[in-house]
Amino acid sequence: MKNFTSVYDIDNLQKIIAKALKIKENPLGNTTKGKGKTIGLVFLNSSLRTRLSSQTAAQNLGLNVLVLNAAQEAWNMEFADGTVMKGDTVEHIKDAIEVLNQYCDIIAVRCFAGMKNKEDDVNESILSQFLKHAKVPVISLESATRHPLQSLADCITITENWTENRKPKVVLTWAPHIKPIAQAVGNSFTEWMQQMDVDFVITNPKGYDLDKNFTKDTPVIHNQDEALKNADFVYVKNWSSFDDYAKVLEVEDDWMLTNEKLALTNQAKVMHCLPVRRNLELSDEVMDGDNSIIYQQAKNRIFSAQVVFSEILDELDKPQKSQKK
Ligand SMILES: NCCC[C@H](NC(=O)CCC(=O)O)C(=O)O
Ligand SMILES: NC(=O)OP(=O)(O)O
Repeated sequence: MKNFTSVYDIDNLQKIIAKALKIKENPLGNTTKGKGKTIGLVFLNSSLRTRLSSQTAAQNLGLNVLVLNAAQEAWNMEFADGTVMKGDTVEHIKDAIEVLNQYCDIIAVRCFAGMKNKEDDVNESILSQFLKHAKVPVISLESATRHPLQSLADCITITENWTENRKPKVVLTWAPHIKPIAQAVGNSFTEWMQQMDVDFVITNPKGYDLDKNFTKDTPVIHNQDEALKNADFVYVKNWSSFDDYAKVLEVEDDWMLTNEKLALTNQAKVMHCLPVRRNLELSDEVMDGDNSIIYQQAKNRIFSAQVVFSEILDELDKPQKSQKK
């Protein structure tokens, strides 16, 4: 694995999930693997889980960890090419990445969608600069259109919670929110579910269909009750409109997941990537109820990160020209 920015960087998903579950049995089984190497975790946006699970995973492997909470701690970054930097921005992203190349053997970055310019977001205007200028492997900690470490943790969690000898029905359901939220988690979960041995459907109100480039042939049902019938897993997530980009549209029905709605399912396990707005996206009774596997899902973020870092370290150990300048 040279970089990790989507499911397409993985050769064999089932094998990666199995490896992650092995790591979970013994997270400190290889504490020297990353010895002498440095990972830089660069956050251009807020984080709790990704920040802490990535640091834990890296430390479990003996990696030296540098964390840069860029929005709070670094210079104000310029992202556009050719700008005459006479305004507020102090350092160009290109220069920042070139400097990170000098300190890091792996660069991991969080760069959310700006939610202002659809084209910039769809084209991953920030992640693409990292992929272009980094001379070391790049890992996405959530980009404009995807959240692959989250999705891998989701796959691990579904695998752990499924023992029946049939495909589970997995439903991704849209949930209400008060502000424009990116489609990254929904897109990414969709892409990974398409690679899993599950019956996968998406339900969202009209006007909230995700980008067709991600949903492809996955059924999209606009009636939530119908979609929830016989579900074994329900993944709750808000996103803003993709077609009417970054708009929060008016929705008539109540889409919040409650116990009443959960009763339509096959005793479904409930998932959410967190952070969650309680009693808006899902009710307290669901969040705190027996069907929630949300904290287990959050725990699995450590093992999704650790298996990915481990695969990247294997790649770095292969005989090759030094990756560092
Ligand atoms: N990293 C996990 C989710 C991050 C982000 N949530 C948020 O921005 C929530 C913000 C709020 O609730 O105000 C998202 O959904 O893409
Ligand atoms: N689920 C997730 O990525 O959480 P954070 O945004 O807190 O990292």
